[in-house]
Formats: sequence, structure tokens, C-alpha cells
Amino acid sequence: MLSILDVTTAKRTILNRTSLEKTVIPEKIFDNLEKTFGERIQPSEAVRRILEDIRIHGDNALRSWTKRIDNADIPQPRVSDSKIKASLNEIDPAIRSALEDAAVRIRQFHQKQPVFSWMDQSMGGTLGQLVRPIHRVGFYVPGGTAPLPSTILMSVIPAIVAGVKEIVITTPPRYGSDAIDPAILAAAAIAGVDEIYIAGGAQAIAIMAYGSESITPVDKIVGPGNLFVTLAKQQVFGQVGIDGLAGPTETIVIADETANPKWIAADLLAQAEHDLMATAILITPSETLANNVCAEIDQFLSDIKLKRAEIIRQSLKNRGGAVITKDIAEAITLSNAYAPEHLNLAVKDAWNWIDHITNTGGIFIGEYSCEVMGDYIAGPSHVMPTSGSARFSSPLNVTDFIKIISLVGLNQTTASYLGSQAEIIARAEGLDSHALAAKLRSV
Ligand SMILES: NC(=O)c1ccc[n+]([C@@H]2O[C@H](COP(=O)([O-])OP(=O)(O)OC[C@H]3O[C@@H](n4cnc5c(N)ncnc54)[C@H](O)[C@@H]3O)[C@@H](O)[C@H]2O)c1
Ligand SMILES: N[C@H](CO)Cc1c[nH]c[nH+]1
Ligand SMILES: [Zn+2]
Repeated sequence: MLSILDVTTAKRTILNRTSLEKTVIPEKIFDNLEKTFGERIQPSEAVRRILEDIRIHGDNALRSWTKRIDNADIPQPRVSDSKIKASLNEIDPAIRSALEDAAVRIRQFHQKQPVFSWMDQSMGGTLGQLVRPIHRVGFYVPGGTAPLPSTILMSVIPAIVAGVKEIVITTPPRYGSDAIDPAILAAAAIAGVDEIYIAGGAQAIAIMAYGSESITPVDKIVGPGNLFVTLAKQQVFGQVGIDGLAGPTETIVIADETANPKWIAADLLAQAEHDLMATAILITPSETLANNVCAEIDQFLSDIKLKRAEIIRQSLKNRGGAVITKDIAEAITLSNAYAPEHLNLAVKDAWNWIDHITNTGGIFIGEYSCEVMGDYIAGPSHVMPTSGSARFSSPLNVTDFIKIISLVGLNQTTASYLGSQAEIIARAEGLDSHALAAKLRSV
């Protein structure tokens, strides 16, 4: 099931990054697009058309796209307060309690992220920064193939810690109905959110970015999603802020001969089951381990009835693999170049390799820190950068929800000296009026 590759082949295939638009898109997605649009168009073109229509026609266009794509009638996009509250008693108490425990750990983790205002008098007058939360933030919560209540906690709690006042959630209807999974609603209730709209994919991003009759536009859109969500976020950037690109999920596991092949196999399956476009890659210097992991994967797939076995088979076939390197150092070099969303180090003395790792959303150190713990309950947000964007961006965190406002409060003495310097720079730039304004302060 999992192919074993040498480094040269892996670099040409599964480790070869392309931009989101050029990424190899499964045929099934094109088939669906053809059904919806009547022609074989690129996902980015489909997203462009949806955004444009909803920007111009608001709720009516939202309803019509939701019918065409998700086969759902949504007379009223907003979920009622009573439905949100009732969900807490509808879900299994064990699920409620696990979500509440997770919420506590996520809050504790994010409360440790320091962002504060400061003022300083040591540079003449007063300089400083004011930290202000973003006023209104929209969250996309995936729900196309699996409802992800954990994503609500993982994205909304850092925003609440940052002080965001208005929080809006969009999440797709279950295919063919206007229902939302009660666990999603319950997670929203646990996080303290009461503004939830039924909208999926690019439609959701459109109503949050442009607003409609039923929703006030937001200042920033945050959260993970599939290809359509991620392309839509890219296209509305500028109209609103976005957190980054948290698209189809990716894990690289770097393991050596000491690793437990069964555990690694389970970790790769967990990754692959997310999406046809999910990426699960093992990199190891041990051919024996690679063979054993492949055998364990086959065993799991034949022994247990995994609900998402077909998605797993497809994503492992298209985007997964086991790459054999000469040593761990080479494995880390490949991983740094790929910049995976998650990197799991299942190697002897894993902590000793940390300083060599430069690009990834999160490092999961040792075999007990499997990525699934991070998905649900470890503490950091599981919304992490994908598509190579871990080269320049971070997991969702408190700083995504604040702005810094600079403070400049010069006194007369400082202004007098700085004014003459500023005047010189202004003249060098040929900006006479700038020079004049500076000079007037430099007496
Ligand atoms: N990077 C992260 O931090 C992170 C975290 C959680 C989930 N994820 C990713 O989120 C994704 C969830 O995907 P999902 O599909 O289950 O749910 P989703 O909610 O992201 O997307 C479902 C929506 O996509 C739209 N859509 C689907 N096919 C379409 C088509 N052919 N044309 C137009 N629109 C279409 C529909 O409107 C549908 O409601 C997965 O890729 C998962 O890996 C990433
Ligand atoms: N692995 C996903 C992307 O980080 C997050 C997730 C949610 N639920 C299960 N997994
Ligand atoms: Zn996951």
C-alpha cells in the first residue's frame, strides 16, 4: 500500500512541492466540478465564480450554491441560540467532558503566549506599542467529510484569550440536509460562541469576507479547510485578513530502527484518513522499519473495518510513501525543505535533533507525542501551516488575533535633535515638505 522510495525519486514525486493551484488534483474533484459547473474547470476558477456571485447577490447566491454543491436547503443560514445550547445535552456526556478537558489545556497553553502593550522613556519622550484585539473574526470549521468540533476549540480559544469580542463560525451542512453535527454546536457552546452560520467551502469564505443580508462582514478569516476553502481564503485576502494557508493536512514521520512500526503505521493512517489530498510520509534510514510499517498498514487495512479506508488508500497512493535516507540528518534536511505541517520524530534521543529543525508547523517529539494528541488535546492549536507555508508562517496562535499600534510621544528636546536628522533624510529623498515639517520642530 505504501510505496518505498529512494531519495531521488521522492524528491521528484511526493516531496516535490508545487503551488496550491498547480498541485496534482484528484480526478474525483474534477468530476464533481464538472457536475456542478457543467464544464471541467480548475478549482481556483470555481472558487472565483462562487465568490463573485455571493459578493454581488448575497444570501440568495449562498442558498443556491449550497443547494448545488452540498445539496442542502438553508432557508435560514444562522443557527438559532436555542439549538446551540440544546446541543450540549444532545451529545454523549463523555464527548462533552473530553471537549471541556481539551478546552482547558488549549486555554492554558495560549495564555502563556506573551503579547502586551509597553511604553518606554529611554529613547527621549515616550515610545511604545498598544496591543488591540481584532474586533470581528470569522472562523471556518471543516465539516465536509468529517465534522471537526476539535477545530472550534483549537481556533476560537486562542482568539478569546487574545480578547476578540465578535466571533463568527461558518461550517458546512451535512450533505443533503441543513443539519450541523451537534458536536460542532456543543464545541461552539463550550468555547462561548453563539453566532454560527451554515455555509461550507468557498461560500462560507464569501459571506464572511463580503457580508450578506444575514451576516456582517468580518475583519479576518481564520481556520483550516479543504482545497476550496484554502483557495477562497487566498482570493479574498486583502478584502479581509487571513491567518494563512491551513489546507489539506500533512505529516512527515522521521523514524529509526528503534521506532514501533505499528504505532508509526497508525499515525500515518490517521493522517491519510483526513482527505484524498492529505499527505502522510515516513522518512527513515532503516529499510527494515519501512518494510515493517508498510506491512502494518496493510494489516490494519485488512483487519479492521476503517470507515475511511477508501480515502486512506487513495491518499497513501497519491501522496504518501516511505523514503529511505542514508541517515537521520539527511531525513531532517528533506523535511526542512518540504516544511511539513507536522513533523514527528520517532528516533532515539529525539530531543537532540530539535536544533536542526527549521521548517514545520509543529514538532512531535518521541513516540508518545503522536500527532493525534496534538489534534485533540496536547495544548497548541492544531491549525497549522500547510503547502510549504511553514517556511514563513506559524501555527494559529494568540498573535493572529491582535494588532500592534505603535506609539510615538516625543518631547521638545528630542524633537529638536531628531527634527534636524529627519530633515536631512527628507532632503536626500527630495521631499521638501517633509523637510519643512521636521525643521519646524528642530528649533
Ligand atoms: N491544516 C490544518 O491545520 C487542518 C486542520 C483541520 C483540518 N484540515 C483539513 O481540512 C480539510 C477538511 O476537508 P473537508 O472536505 O472534509 O471539509 P471542508 O469543510 O473543508 O470542505 C467542505 C466544503 O467544500 C466544498 N466543496 C467540496 N467539493 C467541492 C466542489 N467540487 N466544488 C465546489 N466546492 C466544493 C463544499 O462546499 C463543502 O461544503 C481536510 O483537507 C483536512 O486535512 C486542516
Ligand atoms: N490533523 C488535522 C490537521 O492538523 C486536525 C484534526 C482535527 N481532527 C482530527 N485532526
Ligand atoms: Zn488529524
